Amino acid sequence: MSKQKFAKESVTIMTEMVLPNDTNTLNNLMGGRLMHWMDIVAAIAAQKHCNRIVVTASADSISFKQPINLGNVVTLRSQVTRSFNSSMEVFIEVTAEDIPAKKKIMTHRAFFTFVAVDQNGRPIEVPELVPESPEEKELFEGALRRRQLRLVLAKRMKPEDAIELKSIFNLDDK
Ligand SMILES: CCCCCCCCCCCCCCCC(=O)SCCNC(=O)CCNC(=O)[C@H](O)C(C)(C)COP(=O)(O)OP(=O)(O)OC[C@H]1O[C@@H](n2cnc3c(N)ncnc32)[C@H](O)[C@@H]1OP(=O)(O)O
Repeated sequence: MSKQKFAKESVTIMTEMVLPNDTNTLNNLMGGRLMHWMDIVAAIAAQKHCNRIVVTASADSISFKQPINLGNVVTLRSQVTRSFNSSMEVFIEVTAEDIPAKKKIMTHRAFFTFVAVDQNGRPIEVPELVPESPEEKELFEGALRRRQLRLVLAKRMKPEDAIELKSIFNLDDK
């Protein structure tokens, strides 16, 4: 890879307020709207890392444990966890805040993968990512296993080639 960049250089924070047009008939934030915001905040982090056009390649499982209510302030924080050849894994954390009630809860966490492309949509190399803090190092370490899992599920990698993934299940060939 041509260049190195620190993980913290990609940190992106986006704040939204849940308005009536964002909600379902129960006055809760619609999942699709949240996923749209997550895609944008994660794409900006990926762009900060590689200074290139990026496309969303995949979004890992997102579960909706708690509803986010009309009037809540939603903060989305994203950061690139690791880069590979042309792809970057981005971690997104979502918190919802009821400011008058002084209540703030973490509602969602997810990993998205973006690929840097040239003007013709062809994948291009991205800078290496350097983690510094203990949290960044932990995310960096886990990224290889998560990548192998998503590539196996997308039928882009043979399960037997997912060496790091197999090792956590003690499935190494004897
Ligand atoms: C400077 C600051 C400015 C800030 C201010 C700008 C603000 C800016 C805001 C923009 C906010 C909106 C941004 C939304 C972005 C979209 O929503 S884009 C629209 C949705 N996405 C698409 O249309 C993508 C469609 N797919 C594709 O074009 C191609 O499949 C891809 C992703 C380019 C991959 O192409 P390919 O020919 O399969 O290439 P291949 O060489 O096999 O694989 C390339 C890489 O993709 C990875 N990959 C492929 N499939 C997958 C998969 N399913 N899962 C994981 N990885 C995969 C491969 O592992 C490989 O990774 P590396 O080993 O190179 O690291």
